[in-house]
Amino acid sequence: MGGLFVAAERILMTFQVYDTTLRDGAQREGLSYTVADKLAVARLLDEFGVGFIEGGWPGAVPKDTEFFRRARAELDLRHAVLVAFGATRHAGRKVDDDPQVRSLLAAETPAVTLVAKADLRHVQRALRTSADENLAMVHDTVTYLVAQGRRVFVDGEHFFDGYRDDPGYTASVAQTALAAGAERFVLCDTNGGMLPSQVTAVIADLTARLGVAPGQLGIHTQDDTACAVANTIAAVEAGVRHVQGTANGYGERPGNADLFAVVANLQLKLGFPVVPEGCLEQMVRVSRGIAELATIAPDDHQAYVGAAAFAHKAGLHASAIKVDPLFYNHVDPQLVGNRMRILVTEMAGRASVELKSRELGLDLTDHPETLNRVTKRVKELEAEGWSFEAADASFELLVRSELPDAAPPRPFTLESYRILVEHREDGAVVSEATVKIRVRGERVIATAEGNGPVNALDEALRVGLAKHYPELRDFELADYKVGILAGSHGTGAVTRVLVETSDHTGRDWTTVGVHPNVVEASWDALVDALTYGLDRARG
Ligand SMILES: CC(=O)SCCNC(=O)CCNC(=O)[C@H](O)C(C)(C)COP(=O)(O)OP(=O)(O)OC[C@H]1O[C@@H](n2cnc3c(N)ncnc32)[C@H](O)[C@@H]1OP(=O)(O)O
Ligand SMILES: CC(=O)C(=O)O
Repeated sequence: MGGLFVAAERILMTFQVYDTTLRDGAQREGLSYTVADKLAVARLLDEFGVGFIEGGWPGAVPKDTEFFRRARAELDLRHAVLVAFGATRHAGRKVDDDPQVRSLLAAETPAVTLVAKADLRHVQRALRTSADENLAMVHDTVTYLVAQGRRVFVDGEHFFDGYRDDPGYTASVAQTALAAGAERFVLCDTNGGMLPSQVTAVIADLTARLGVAPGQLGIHTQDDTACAVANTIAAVEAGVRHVQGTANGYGERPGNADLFAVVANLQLKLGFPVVPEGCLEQMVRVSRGIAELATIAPDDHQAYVGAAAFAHKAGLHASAIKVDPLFYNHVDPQLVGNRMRILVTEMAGRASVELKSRELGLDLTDHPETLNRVTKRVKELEAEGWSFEAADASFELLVRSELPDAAPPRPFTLESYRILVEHREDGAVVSEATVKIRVRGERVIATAEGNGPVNALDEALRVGLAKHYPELRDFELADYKVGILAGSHGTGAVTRVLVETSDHTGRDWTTVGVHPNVVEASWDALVDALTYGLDRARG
């Protein structure tokens, strides 16, 4: 059989990175793109350098039909080939009479991927047709589309399950597709139940049985055993050179193989240059851009691209990282467009404080006493409920307060504040705050209303400071989070407040306050926010 399948060496050796974010990825629960979103996702994937973008199923999903129509006019892809996805012809129907196959041609893409049943049980019980008719459906559809000038890929649905049940029949589906002219036959772990050793064994058996080169095969995995990426890598190690996956692993059920992890592993661990030069560094940007379009919060803990993928909390890690960042990072984060971060918490040691301070622009090399004091203070404060890992600005103020002559001056001192809550006759509830402060030698009393006590306090403080610090106008309270921390060791509950502030340049910073009283906790966070922001604004 071997000679039948020997395609041009060049094509077989070319590594194909095939993205199905817009088709299989869109099968994720809760995800729904507009056509404009799909076009934007395709542009991002192209910037990441994938070789193929499967845009959807024209003729089945109206939005996908529209996507391909608009893509012709609006997409100018530099790296990727656009692919339309559909099924083999319907059982008992002539291929050129099949409206679904006609829709695939009407999409006018250079390539088409066909899903074909590869498990005899599905053929007989789901398609309710015969083994031979299924092979004829594969043969006819591939031959027809190739004759129409399309590059054709065939996704063998339930390939691994089918192979384990009836290897002879499942192999014959692959054989039929390749003999009919399919560029690659893609082994799909549709139910996502395989483990890497099983993938390896099936590929070795299949290639020996058919005499095909593994380079004629592709791999498509689902993540139901949390092995989708590992299974993809196992297939590549077995010789497969076409990998399918989706951005951030979006997909049906738990999802598909995360294409970012797959590409990074192939490129950085196995040495296959699978995306063009300069593209790997786009990974974080592309991942977050697609998450934004999908309206799915990015997973901070996603391998390679997550915000926490190179974040280090343990003091011992930091002490080795100080010597060499690669002691605790498996790769240089910049290779994938990410960055290392040091988190300072109760688990910090002096090295954590030193590295974090350096990240914030403060060199503590010559200040061992400051390092000792800050490390001790952080541990004490965290034991009381403070949390600095999300509040870099408060941490920076703490470090600077321990440095000789480097603490930013507090913009004011507090004499007192007072808050009233007024429930009015019409049902409205209004808060009113009065602050008495000293600003540059002047005593100021300011009052303001707000929709809540903290808002009123913030407004009153701004009114009081406006004359001396006009730049405060540019600061906005972007986010306000309150957490109640259960008391321990006989203490009552305390409240932790995190305040995120932003300015007109888009910069933002987070501060923290902790107190049994929520207003006082908020006050501490607000004062840090204004102090930090004003200090930055004044250079
Ligand atoms: C593993 C995967 O994820 S493959 C991708 C799956 N994606 C989708 O299903 C999303 C888009 N799907 C759709 O919009 C619809 O299911 C459609 C338009 C394709 C079909 O809709 P309907 O005609 O209403 O049929 P329905 O979905 O109930 O059944 C699918 C039909 O396709 C047939 N079919 C299923 N797989 C194949 C195949 N590989 N080759 C040929 N026909 C197939 C089934 O036998 C069934 O035909 P029948 O109606 O004669 O019994
Ligand atoms: C084709 C496909 O998405 C699958 O078999 O999982």
